[in-house]
Amino acid sequence: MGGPTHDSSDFLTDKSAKIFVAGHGGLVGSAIVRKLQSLGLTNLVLRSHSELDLTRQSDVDSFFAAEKPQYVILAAAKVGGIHANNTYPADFIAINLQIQTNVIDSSFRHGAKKLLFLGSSCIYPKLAPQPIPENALLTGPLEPTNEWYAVAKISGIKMCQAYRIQYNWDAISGMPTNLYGPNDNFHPENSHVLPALMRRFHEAKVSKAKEVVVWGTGSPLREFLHVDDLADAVVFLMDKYSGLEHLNVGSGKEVTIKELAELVKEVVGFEGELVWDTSKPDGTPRKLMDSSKLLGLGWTPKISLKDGLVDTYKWYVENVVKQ
Ligand SMILES: NC(=O)C1=CN([C@@H]2O[C@H](COP(=O)(O)OP(=O)(O)OC[C@H]3O[C@@H](n4cnc5c(N)ncnc54)[C@H](OP(=O)(O)O)[C@@H]3O)[C@@H](O)[C@H]2O)C=CC1
Ligand SMILES: C[C@H]1O[C@H](OP(=O)(O)OP(=O)(O)OC[C@H]2O[C@@H](n3cnc4c(=O)[nH]c(N)nc43)[C@H](O)[C@@H]2O)[C@@H](O)[C@@H](O)C1=O
Repeated sequence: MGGPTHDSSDFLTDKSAKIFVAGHGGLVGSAIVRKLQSLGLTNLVLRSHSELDLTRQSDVDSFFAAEKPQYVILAAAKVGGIHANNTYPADFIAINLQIQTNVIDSSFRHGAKKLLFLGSSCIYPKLAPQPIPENALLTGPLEPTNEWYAVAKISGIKMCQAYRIQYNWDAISGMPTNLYGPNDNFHPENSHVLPALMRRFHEAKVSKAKEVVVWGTGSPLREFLHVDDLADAVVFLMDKYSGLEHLNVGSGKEVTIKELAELVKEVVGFEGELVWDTSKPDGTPRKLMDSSKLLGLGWTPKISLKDGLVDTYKWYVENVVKQ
């Protein structure tokens, strides 16, 4: 069903191939652009959100009709941390369904050779077996704080599968774990935990505050992957994988939120105390992904959490604080 499980394409050999990276200004999109350029793949089609709103179906279709990219990497989405997901459920389901439906369908209709859709580890049931294998999808209830976003992401996987089955079209899906790195969103409430804590510890260090508030109990476990490792995996998948099944992309290493907070505190150099605000949700207790299928194809993550944090803090100071 749905063609071969994997084979190789000419993605890396045809240096003139036209590639559309949707969401190129974001954390993931910008890392993918850096990676493609470093490999000599420079015929990139890029549009900012203000140039092309991907929720507008006719604008998206006109763009694809005019540009006809050969490859499409879909890294545009409505993205946020636990608070944003919990507060704006309508935006997270509607905007994501609109973007992905428009981009996937227009890519197919205007002759793209291959498309990669990015989901998230939140697609899996809240109490999935750990580490989570790909076939845990749709086996139980979702984590309530992000079920709207998760339902949109599950629809994206299913849409890629449906187009492969019906049209034999090469649409694949990668499910990244929690990501971080340069160009992350450092918003105090709406961002993910790692950039939120980096900013809070930095501001507390500068203002010589005695304590920093961290949300929840500190006990949830999370798996973090540097976005440059994810970009490497995206290129690897575009080049080497053409299967029906979505593939997990993780580091295989998990930490508690308390351990993460202590590590960020150390990297930033804040010397005060942590205070836990247990009125804030913990979210899912644990979501370590089983990435053995991708590892089995030959991909490996390279950046440790400590090195990645040092690199990200340097970027934050040079690009966010100094602006
Ligand atoms: N960050 C993470 O921890 C994880 C991310 N992912 C997935 O990776 C992908 C990228 O996420 P990430 O880079 O973190 O998110 P970002 O928010 O950093 O980037 C998303 C990009 O999409 C653009 N965008 C959003 N809405 C529209 C729109 N309507 N039209 C055009 N462009 C739009 C944004 O532009 P603008 O900012 O101008 O709106 C931005 O450039 C997503 O699919 C996400 O689900 C998966 C797992 C974890
Ligand atoms: C990638 C993934 O990201 C989201 O899921 P999440 O992993 O729960 O996201 P998070 O990074 O926001 O929180 C991780 C943990 O950290 C704790 N926590 C402590 N202090 C802060 C804090 O200051 N901010 C945030 N955001 N969290 C904090 C927080 O309470 C939670 O226990 C999905 O909605 C969805 O977007 C998705 O797919």
